[in-house]
Amino acid sequence: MLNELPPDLAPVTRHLRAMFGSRLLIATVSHFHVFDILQQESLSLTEISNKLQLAERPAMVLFPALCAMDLLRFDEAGNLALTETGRYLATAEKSNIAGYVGLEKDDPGVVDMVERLRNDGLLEAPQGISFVKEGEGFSPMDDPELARNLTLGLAGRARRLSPIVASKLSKREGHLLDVAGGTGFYTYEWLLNNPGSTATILDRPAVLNVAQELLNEFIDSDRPGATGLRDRVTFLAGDMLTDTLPQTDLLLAASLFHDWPTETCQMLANRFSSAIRPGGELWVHDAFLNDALDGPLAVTDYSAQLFWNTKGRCYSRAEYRGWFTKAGLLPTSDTISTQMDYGLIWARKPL
Ligand SMILES: C[S@@+](CC[C@H](N)C(=O)[O-])C[C@H]1O[C@@H](n2cnc3c(N)ncnc32)[C@H](O)[C@@H]1O
Repeated sequence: MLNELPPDLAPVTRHLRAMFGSRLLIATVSHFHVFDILQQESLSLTEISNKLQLAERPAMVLFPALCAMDLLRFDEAGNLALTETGRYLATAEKSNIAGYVGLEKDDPGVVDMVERLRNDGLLEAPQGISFVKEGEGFSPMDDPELARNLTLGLAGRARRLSPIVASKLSKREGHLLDVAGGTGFYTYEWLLNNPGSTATILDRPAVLNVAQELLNEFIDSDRPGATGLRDRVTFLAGDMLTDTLPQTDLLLAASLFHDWPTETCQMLANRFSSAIRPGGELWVHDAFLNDALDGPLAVTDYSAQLFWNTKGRCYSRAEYRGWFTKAGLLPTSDTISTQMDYGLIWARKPL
């Protein structure tokens, strides 16, 4: 167990991700004119998405963000309506500040965000998409230099969060499968807390080269029990979307689902469920939208960042639990916070 938690660096990650939320706001006011449309009449999420010709993913990024900013709200009928503050972004309102917001409308980040919202992401991605390996196309996760940079970019976050996550995961003897495990830090910390257990880290080969180096550093760190880790960790190079997954007692999906669209998330939940032994557990460490899809702001900003960089977005706990249930798992109602606006949820495989 951790005796004392290190300071939460959420103020840093919130400012980092706010840039993407700002782009959404300016795009909405000055390019999509959402406030003018909703000033006429409140509309359901589907109706406004259809009117703007937005696909499901951009709509599920944009509208929760505008609710979190307290500019839109879901009314009693479940339709999106302007809030008291949001009224002043409609041009029909005499003292509106839509023009003031619009001074930034030609900012390259805003213009790019508008395009991505319209096209549900990049129209073409010859350089591949960060953190994503799907099919035969080029993936940065299979390029030695790009995979190293991206994996090391996540190392600081994983180093800080992994001791907290490991202290909250179940303690048990058995096997942990850390799917898309990246640096492997979540596994290393969990194994220190569970000396009778073993683990497999599944990821792309170029990522696992970096993870192996980080394990060597971890072992050399003089942490009690660290030397025994080498014999307890297996590195498994593979494709989680297509390869048969090894059977396990615990499966960890850390910052994994948020890189993928909804259909892939359901497919992954099904695959993970098949890999978990009866009585085993699926744990998800991620940042979750409110089930009402109206915030929190830190997560809607993060969702905008993920929309920009990956094939995914942030999802609500209700969305995750829906996938788990369809995959034959029993979701628990636990919601456990870690740091930097992340948390844990988990589900059990029936005996
Ligand atoms: C956002 S990172 C998360 C890494 C780690 N779980 C963490 O929280 O630090 C996503 C990981 O998914 C891996 N990944 C992407 N597509 C994959 C695939 N098809 N099969 C296996 N791993 C994949 C990437 O290589 C990357 O390491």
